[in-house]
Order: sequence, then C-alpha cells, then structure tokens
Amino acid sequence: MTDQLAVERLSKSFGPTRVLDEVSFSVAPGRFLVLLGPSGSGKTTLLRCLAGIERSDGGTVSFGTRVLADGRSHLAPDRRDLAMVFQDYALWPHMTAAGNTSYALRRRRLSRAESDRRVQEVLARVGLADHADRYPHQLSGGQQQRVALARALVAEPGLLLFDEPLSNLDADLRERLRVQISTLTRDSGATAVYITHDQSEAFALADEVGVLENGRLVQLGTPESVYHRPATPFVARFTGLAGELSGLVDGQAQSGRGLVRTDAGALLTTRPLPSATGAGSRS
Ligand SMILES: Nc1ncnc2c1ncn2[C@@H]1O[C@H](COP(=O)(O)OP(=O)(O)OP(=O)(O)O)[C@@H](O)[C@H]1O
Repeated sequence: MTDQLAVERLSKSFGPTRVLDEVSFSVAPGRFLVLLGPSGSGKTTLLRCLAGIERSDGGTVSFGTRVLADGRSHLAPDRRDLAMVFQDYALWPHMTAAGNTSYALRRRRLSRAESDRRVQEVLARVGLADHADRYPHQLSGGQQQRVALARALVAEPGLLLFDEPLSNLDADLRERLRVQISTLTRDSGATAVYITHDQSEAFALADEVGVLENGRLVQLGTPESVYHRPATPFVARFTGLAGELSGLVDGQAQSGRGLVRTDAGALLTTRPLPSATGAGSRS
C-alpha cells in the first residue's frame, strides 16, 4: 500500500567523516521526490539507509505507521515493502529477463500461473514482452535497466527507490527511459525517491526536489521554487548560472526570484525560460 515516507534527523558517519547530518524530509503518498547533489554529497548513503542496506547512526525512518529504523530497531530490506533500481542494473546473469523479474515474487505465495501472468504483464509494460527469455548479456544496457524496472514494479511495492538509474546510458536513451520511469512509477501509485547529480533529470522528474550539500539537505521544494528561488549560493550555482553582485547590493539584498543573499552581498541568478530547460514540466 502507498504511504507517506518520513525521515527525521537521519545521521550517518563513516569513521570520523559525517556523511549525513540530521537529514529530515517527508514524501507524501504517491509523490516523486528527487534528491539532487554533487558527487560525495551523501545521496547513495541516504538511499541505502532508506532501503535498510546501510544502518544509520541516528534518526528515524518510517513508512506510514511502520517504523523502518530508529535508534533501537532496524528492519531488514526485504521487510520494508520497497524495491530499488540500481545504476548498474544488478541483474542475475544466469537468469533470463522473466527469471530476474519473477525473483522479486519469490516470497509471495502465488501459483506458478499467476506469477507467470504478472511477469508477462509487467515485461509488456516496460516494452520487453518479446525479450522474456533473453539473458542479461543478450540485452542492451537500456533493456537491462527496463528488466530492473520490471523487477522493481512486479511485486507492487509501496516505496520505489532509484539510485542514479540512467547514469550508464547514452543521452538519447536516458531521455526516453526517464519518461518511462516517470509514467510507470506514477501509474503504480508508489511513493518514490530518486537520486541523481543531473539537474535536468531532477527537474523533469520530480514533484519535489531536495538538494544535498555535504550531507545536509539545504533546500526542499517544487522544481519551480528550487530552480527560480534557490535558497543558498550553493543551490544557485549547482542548479544553473549565477554571477556575483557583491559591491552593488551589499547589505541590502533580499533573497527572492533571481537573487540569493550571500555573506558578501548577493548572487544574481540567471535562468533560461522554463520551456527550454524542462524545469517544472512533467514528463
Ligand atoms: N562504506 C564507506 N566507508 C567510508 N566512507 C564512505 C563509505 N561510503 C561512502 N563513503 C563516503 O561518504 C561520502 C558520501 O558518499 P555517497 O556515495 O553517499 O555520495 P554520493 O552523493 O552518492 O556520491 P556519487 O554521486 O559520487 O555516488 C563520500 O565522501 C564517500 O567517500
């Protein structure tokens, strides 16, 4: 069942390095959150904590009324009602597309006929009905990622997690698969969290965008608000063009559309028209 994902003050360190610093956010049922940040900002670590692959040091993760992790307990990944799509597909090489997809149903007490029916149906949805008997090495990168998407969708999880799923694909394919991920995820009704370092991908996919900087969530909002009203100079620079305006408006700048206050004055942000960037559009 689709539920709200709530993350409160999630923290994680590796040795002396604090990788996640009291990150808090929530995603309403069925909504699509994209977490955007540069390399090393903590995106993968955050997603792995949500999935239960990584243990957080502190904070709470809950989905609906169920606590997935807090200071005392940590639910195993396969008990979290979620599925994850990875950057490198993570398919079993010795299993066909149908075998990889049905693997996600192994804990369901379904008849063979019902399992086969669901697998065929979801492979058709991702456009691979004719490739069910192919092994991963007989499929292109884009086709392998569509098998991974089918595997994630087939058990109808409440929560879908995407770890830079398009990063290994070329630009044209990335754009087409992006549309497919958006459509199929929304049709499934699942709550979704998607991480990427690609700004245009984030703005095209998201209902809400969160920006991570050094393990801290520095802004969370609609694509339009993050793009046009960046909360910090870091967000302004990371999501588009920005130029310093220090001497001109020193001490008087108010943050708002096109202007971000900095210690030295203000940063003027310039943005192409939304139609040229995809910011705010839904694909
Ligand atoms: N198992 C680990 N042990 C020690 N340090 C780690 C470990 N995993 C991640 N880190 C460090 O934590 C920081 C955040 O890593 P993470 O992979 O979460 O960032 P990211 O935003 O996903 O980066 P990228 O886009 O490059 O994948 C980095 O400095 C990384 O070196």
